[in-house]
Amino acid sequence: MSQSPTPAPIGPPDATRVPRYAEPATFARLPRIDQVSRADVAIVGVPFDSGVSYRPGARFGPGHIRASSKLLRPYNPAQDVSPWNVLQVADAGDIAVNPFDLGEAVQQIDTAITEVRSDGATVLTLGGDHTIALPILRSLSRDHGPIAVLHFDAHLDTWNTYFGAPYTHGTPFRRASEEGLLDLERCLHMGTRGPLYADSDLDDDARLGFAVVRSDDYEVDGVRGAVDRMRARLGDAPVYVSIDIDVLDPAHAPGTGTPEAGGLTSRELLNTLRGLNGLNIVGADIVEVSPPYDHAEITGIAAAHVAYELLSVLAKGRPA
Ligand SMILES: N=C(N)NCCCC(=O)O
Ligand SMILES: [Zn+2]
Ligand SMILES: [Zn+2]
Repeated sequence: MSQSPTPAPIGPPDATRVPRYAEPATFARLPRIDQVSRADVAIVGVPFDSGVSYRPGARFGPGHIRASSKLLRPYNPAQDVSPWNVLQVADAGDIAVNPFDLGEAVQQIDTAITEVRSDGATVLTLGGDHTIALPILRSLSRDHGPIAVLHFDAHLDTWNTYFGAPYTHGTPFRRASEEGLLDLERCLHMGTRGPLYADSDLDDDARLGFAVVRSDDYEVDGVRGAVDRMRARLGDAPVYVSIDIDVLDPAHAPGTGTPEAGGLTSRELLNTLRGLNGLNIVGADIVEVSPPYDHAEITGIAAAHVAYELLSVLAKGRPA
C-alpha cells in the first residue's frame, strides 16, 4: 500500500514579508496547533501562579514569552540546525487552570498535558510557577517510568510544605520523589545558590534523589565542567528538563518572583543546554517568568532563547 508522504513542516511566516509585530502572538510566530495536521512538539502555556511564596505575576509568563519570541530566526548557527524545518512545532495555546483550587489546578494540568501528548507531541511548557512541574511529571512517568529530572534553578524546590500546603512552587520535586516519579540515581539541580532554611535541606534533597551542580561550580569548572557532570549524571535515562528562569542572575532575568544574586549568565545557560545533544529528552518546561517585574523584555527574551535552544536540541535528536 502506498503511504502518503509526511507533509513538510509549516514554519513561521517570512519576517521580510510579514512584520514580526503583526498578528496575535504564537511562540516564535509558529502555527497554532489547529493549523497543522500533526505536531512533533507542542508549546503549551500554563498561566498559573497560585503556588508562589513571594512575588506573583508568573500567570502572565506564557503571553510574555510568546511576545518576546517574535525576533527568533529560523537558523541556529550555534547548533547548526533549522528547527522549524526538521520538526513540526506548533503552539497549543494555554491551559485553563483554576487559580483558586491548587488540587484541581494540578489535576487540570495533568489532564491537558496528557491529552496533548496522546497525539504524539513532545511538550514544551511555558509557565506559570514551578508548581506545574509536578503534574507534568505525573503524566510523563505514566509512559516513561521513573524520570531523570534536570532542574535549572536557584532553588532546590524539594521543600516539604508552606503553611501546610503540599502543592506549591517550592515543593514539586519532593512530591515527585515521594510519588516514585523520579529516577533517584539520575536527577540533578543546576545553578542552585543562596540561603536555605537549614543545612538539613541539602540532606533531604540528596535523599530525594538529587545531585547538585551549584552556580558557584560554574565559576570554578566552567560550562564544560558543568556539562560533563550533567551528561554523566543523566546517562541514557528519559530526561525532563525543568528550567526556572531564576537560575539566571537577576541581572539576566529580573522578571521573576524569588530572585537570588550570584546566578548564571544567559550565555552560560544557553551553552549548557547545547550540551544536551544526543540525550533522551521527553519533555521540558520554562517557568517563573513574571512580566510585571521584567524590564525591556530582558527576562522574556532570555526565556524565548532558552526555548529555542531546547527546540534545536530536540530537532537535532530527531532521526533523519
Ligand atoms: N522559585 C521557585 N520555584 N521556588 C522558590 C521557593 C522560594 C522559597 O521557598 O523561599
Ligand atoms: Zn527558583
Ligand atoms: Zn523553581
